[in-house]
Order: sequence, then structure tokens, then C-alpha cells
Amino acid sequence: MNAPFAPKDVSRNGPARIGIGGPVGSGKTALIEALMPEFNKRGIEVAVVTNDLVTQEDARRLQAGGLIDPNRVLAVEAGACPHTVIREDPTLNIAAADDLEAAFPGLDLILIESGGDNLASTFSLDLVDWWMFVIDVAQGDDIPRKRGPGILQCDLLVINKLDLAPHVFVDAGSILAEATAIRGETPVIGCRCKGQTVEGIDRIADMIARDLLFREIPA
Ligand SMILES: Nc1nc2c(ncn2[C@@H]2O[C@H](COP(=O)(O)OP(=O)(O)OP(=O)(O)O)[C@@H](O)[C@H]2O)c(=O)[nH]1
Repeated sequence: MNAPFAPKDVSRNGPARIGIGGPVGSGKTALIEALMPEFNKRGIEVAVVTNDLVTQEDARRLQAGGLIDPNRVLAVEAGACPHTVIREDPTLNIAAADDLEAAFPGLDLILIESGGDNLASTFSLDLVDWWMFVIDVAQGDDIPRKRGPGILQCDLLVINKLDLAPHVFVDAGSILAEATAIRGETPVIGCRCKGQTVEGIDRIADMIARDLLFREIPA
């Protein structure tokens, strides 16, 4: 069990900006897809900025998926190491988020998905108020032990693809326990974004609603 999460002071007006980072293929877009119905249930209005290297693949997938108004999805083509545009010079992403904020008054959240990167990728706090780092069990149970800055510094560590754990010889309980020990006070949630049943997604949506948007969560 994680210690209670200390809410951040989100002092800038406007929708909260949430970063979603993590290695290639860990399930960042799948997490957005799984979160959309949970946000809808909670009346949370969302827009999304995606980042890909030289394509708009993730934006197109979300726009075609029927889970969000396609106009609420903007693509940034990083053209360089994915972390460059979320950390060193986030200008393109800030501009995309500003455009969405202006076009859709009443947004509660803007999700900014990084291109898939390595364990060292982190977000500039000029760009986001709060960020998640998504890894998955199939990358190996030693990933949390490697203590990459993404794993240590994110506001929420998400360990995805729990359903695959038995198939890749990983003990889901151990990887979650180890990640929790390494992160101390900051939270870790295990999840499954794909398949007939998803898992852990409601906990992530509740955390965002409670700790970023200061909404009451029904008991
Ligand atoms: N079994 C299983 N597969 C998953 C889960 N989540 C995502 N996937 C699969 O993992 C693959 C990568 O998922 P994406 O959502 O594209 O990952 P991503 O992190 O957005 O990828 P990049 O943007 O390329 O870095 C896809 O084939 C998904 O179907 C999960 O919880 N369980």
C-alpha cells in the first residue's frame, strides 16, 4: 500500500496538464484509451497531445478510436530524441496544449503523451503539472531496480500488462512491491489496459480526479 499522495499545488489556471512517458511500447497510448471511459464516467473533459518521432501515428489511432472527439487530439512530431521536446525545449508541446486549451474552453485535463523513450526520460515542469511513467512487466522485473530518472521522479509509476506476467516469468506481486519500496512515498499502480477486462485504470482515474482536480471520490 502506498503512503497517501501529497497533492501538488497546481497554481496555473486552466486545465491540468499531465505527462505520460515511458519506454517504447509500454502501453502509453493504450493507457489513454483505457482512461477515456473512466474520465467520461467522472465528467472529466479531456484533450490529448501525442508525440511521435516523424509520424502522427498515435494521434491518428486516438482520432480513429471513437473514444474522444478527433479535434481534441493534436500531434507533435518531435523529429529528435523524444525527451528533447518534453524536457529540454518543450515549446512545441506547450503551443499544442495552449491551442487545445483555447479551442476547448472547459477542459479539465490535457494529456501529453511522450514518444517512447528510455528510462531516463522526464518531463519539464514548465510543460506539465504532474506526470506518469509507464513501464510494463514484459520489459523485465529488474526495470524498477535500475532506478532510471523516469521511474524515480514521476508522480505516478504505472506498471502495465499485468496479464502478461505469467507468460514472461515475472512475479507481478514482486515487481510491484519492489517498485513501491524503491519509490518510497510516491505511488505505484499496476494495471492492464488491454483485453476483455482492464485492471487498475479506475485507481489511476480516481487519483487524477482527487489529487489534481480536487474532486470528491465516492466511497
Ligand atoms: N497484453 C497486454 N498488451 C498490452 C497492454 N497494454 C498495451 N498492450 C499492447 O502493447 C503494445 C504497445 O501498446 P501502445 O499503447 O502502442 O504502447 P505505447 O507505449 O503507446 O507505444 P509507443 O508510442 O510506440 O512508445 C500494443 O500491441 C498493445 O496492444 C496490456 O495491458 N496487456
